Order: sequence, then structure tokens, then C-alpha cells
Amino acid sequence: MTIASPTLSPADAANPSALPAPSPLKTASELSVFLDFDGTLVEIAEHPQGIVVPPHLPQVLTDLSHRLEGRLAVVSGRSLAMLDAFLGPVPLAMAGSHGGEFRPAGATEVEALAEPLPEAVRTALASFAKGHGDLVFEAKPFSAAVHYRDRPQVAEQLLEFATDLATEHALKVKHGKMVVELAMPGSDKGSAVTRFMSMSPFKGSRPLFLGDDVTDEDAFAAVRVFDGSGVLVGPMRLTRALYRLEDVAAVHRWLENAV
Ligand SMILES: O=P(O)(O)OC[C@H]1O[C@H](O[C@H]2O[C@H](CO)[C@@H](O)[C@H](O)[C@H]2O)[C@H](O)[C@@H](O)[C@@H]1O
Repeated sequence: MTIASPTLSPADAANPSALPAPSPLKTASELSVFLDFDGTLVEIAEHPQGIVVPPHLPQVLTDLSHRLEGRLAVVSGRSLAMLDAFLGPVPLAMAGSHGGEFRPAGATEVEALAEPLPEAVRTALASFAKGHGDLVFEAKPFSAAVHYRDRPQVAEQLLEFATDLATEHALKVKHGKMVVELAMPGSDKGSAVTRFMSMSPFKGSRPLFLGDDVTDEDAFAAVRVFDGSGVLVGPMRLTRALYRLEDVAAVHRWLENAV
């Protein structure tokens, strides 16, 4: 089996060769901003717990959300509990666990938009991780992930194992950066964006989604339905995004330079 990341065909991609940077963000316009977390707002680290959140980031996001009258959301593969732990008590709209968890700005209740993963699947993935060099196993409310950054040589075997489990239990495989996750079908980052866009204050706005990983492609597709655009973060690859920012630092500059 070959480890191909995106399930994108060249026909899906907007422009496989080069993409321009987005214009400076105008907060007075009818734009809304959706932000992926790892690889977009924070640099990728060797371990999921090893990321460093720049101290000013929570305030930058909070201020920008106010200026956009609440039309800013973080949409991540991480659980909301993790995002809360890393960002602190920010009053931002958020979706976690790849769209499985949903929380409008200022709300305290988390809405579950997915079914929990069968226990047998969690156990099987956890024991695969244990038995293959003690890979990092991450249990989330609506999915479970095995990180193979420490042992890339097991990637193919892990993907095959996860794909078989997914077939057996009718699950979705998400293959992100050095991570394979299993989740119940029905929610992804695209469905999270679509849900936000049906609600105030996002309704009627034009969404921009900034993300680095292939799991962000669902959101890049979803924003197009609302006349919005995806912004790929990182090196050029096959993507549905229409714009690109070079790296996390460029994302921070773009957010901080909003006019
Ligand atoms: O949707 P995101 O906010 O980008 O979250 C995607 C996954 O991010 C985390 O894993 C990734 O970041 C880790 C820290 O930089 C890195 O070690 C790992 O290799 C990456 O895959 C997180 O642990 C996952 O739960 C998220 O799904």
C-alpha cells in the first residue's frame, strides 16, 4: 500500500502550481475567519503535548473576534478540552474533534455532533500503538488517533490496520500529519464550518478557512459553497484552497495586520 495523503484529484485542486497570498484582512467587510490550530496557529511539535502557544495568541484571537463581531472560529482536530487547555478561557467559537464537538462563542455547553467511537475500536488502536514501539495514542471524545512521528516506518502498517478497522465498523479514516485517526462518519471540518455558517453571526458572511493539513480540505470545499475561500498554510501541494500563506508566522502576521 502506498501512503498517499490527500484524496484529492488534480481536477479538485484549484491551481496545483502556485497560489497568491490572501489580501490583508479587512474587519469592516462581511468576512468570517475560520482557523485550524496545529500547523496553522501553532507550530507542529514532535509530540501532541509539546506545542508552544505564543503567549500573545489568545488575546490576538479574542481581539480579532471582537472586531469581526464574533465571526471567527477555531476548527480543529483536537478535542475542545485540549484547545481550552492550550488557549485558556477565550470566548471564541470553536469546533473540535474534526467537527464532532461544537461550541458557539461564549457558550459553556459542548454540543456533540458525532457518535462516540465503539470501545472495541479504541482498544484495538491503543493496543496497536502499544505493540508497535509504544506509539502515542490519543483518545478524544469522538475519535482516536495514533501518532507515528516517532516511528514513520510503521505508517503503512498502521494505515492498513486502521483501514481494516474502519471497514469492519463503518468508520472514517483521517490521515493527517504523521497521524492516523478513526472517527464515526457524519462530521468533519466541512460540516462544522457549514453549521457555523447557518448561525448568527456567521450567516450571510463570506468565509475564509486557514489550514495546513489534508483534513482541512473538507473545510476548503465547504467555504466555497458560501462564496468563500481556503487559505493553505505551508508548502504548496494539491489543494482546494485558492490562497496560500507560507507558514505559521505568516498566519500570525496576517491576523495581526488586520485593518
Ligand atoms: O486540526 P488541527 O488543529 O490541525 O489538529 C490536527 C491534529 O493535531 C495534533 O496532531 C498534530 O500536531 C502534533 C503537535 O504539533 C504533532 O505532533 C502531530 O504529528 C500532528 O499530527 C493533535 O494531536 C491531533 O489530535 C489533531 O487531530
